[in-house]
Amino acid sequence: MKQLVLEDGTVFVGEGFGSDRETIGEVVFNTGMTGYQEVISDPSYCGQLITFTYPLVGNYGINRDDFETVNPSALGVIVKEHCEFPSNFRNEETLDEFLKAKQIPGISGIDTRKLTKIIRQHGTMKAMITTVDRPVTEAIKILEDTKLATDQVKQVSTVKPYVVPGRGQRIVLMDFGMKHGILREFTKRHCHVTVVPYDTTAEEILRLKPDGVMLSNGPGDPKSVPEAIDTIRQLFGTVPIFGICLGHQLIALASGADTSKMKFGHRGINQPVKDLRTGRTYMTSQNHGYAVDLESLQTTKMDLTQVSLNDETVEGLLHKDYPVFSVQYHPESSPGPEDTAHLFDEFLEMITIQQEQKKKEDLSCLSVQI
Ligand SMILES: NC(=O)CC[C@H](N)C(=O)O
Repeated sequence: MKQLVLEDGTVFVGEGFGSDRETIGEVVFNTGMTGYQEVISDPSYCGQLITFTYPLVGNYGINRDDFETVNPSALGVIVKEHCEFPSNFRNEETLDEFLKAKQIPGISGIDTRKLTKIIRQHGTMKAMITTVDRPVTEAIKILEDTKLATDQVKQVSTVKPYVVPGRGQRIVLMDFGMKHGILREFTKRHCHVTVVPYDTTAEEILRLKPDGVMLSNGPGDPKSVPEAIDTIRQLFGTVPIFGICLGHQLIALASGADTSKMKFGHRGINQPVKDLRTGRTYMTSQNHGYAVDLESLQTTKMDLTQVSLNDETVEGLLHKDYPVFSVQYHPESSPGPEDTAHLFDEFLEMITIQQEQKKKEDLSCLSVQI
């Protein structure tokens, strides 16, 4: 027997799978009907307990291809039913075996529809997955006394820079908890990628002579990495920049806008987003609990380019003067629709245009000298 205890005193009793260790985190829900392996291994879930609203999880097992990081940092998996006998040609191990190996607790037999309704009404909150049967008041006290970590980016970012070599454009990728999917999109396009820690300075980045800088997704509150906000501000105007999710929020903060915590966030793979420039709607993959405040953009140099059709929150930004743009959703999908993968091509085109402009400027300087 295992229990899921919420901060508001609700107790769900279920069966345990995965690790038996007790964990406390922020309970959130993901509405994707597939892609549990990518979700569980997405570093942006660091410190969170993931509720899957789709009722059967684990039915195609765990494979060697779909990881978004080597060591997942989610703190728990909450499901209605987990499949013990997966069937798929790529299957390597069961979800239970995987969670045990990675020390992540799972709880099944939960009315995830009821749990999701509670989260939607109350907002995300602290919760505990435990095998210990203690009085509810005691469990609530423990939850109240537990301060959730705020250094998640530091926990999941690479400690040292490393290179994924290629012969194409040179990209510096700031790793705030990068999903492998982002790297996959650049290697597919033959880029030479240098992945650097979250606290790398602008000077160190520019010394690498990048053609473009990519700001990755990542866990937690964007305001908890002020050093990265400073770095990004210094990079504006020096090199083309593309930000995804946490990277998008950091670009907004660096430009003087504000972010705030949403009630229960967006986590799923069919989130509709409208591009205000073309009128086109895209289905997007999302996982975020914070959002850029719309009004706060007014005094900045950022133009609103895309909005969520579910709640009209900010989904895309473009700098008025510099080649800097960002999206709140995940164009790398993994998991989810690939409708917006063209953004990686647009970033590389932005870089090429920038390079051609610079060449022209250099040539005109030269002709003036002659
Ligand atoms: N996937 C992400 O990058 C998430 C960004 C941020 N941690 C949020 O929850 O809003």
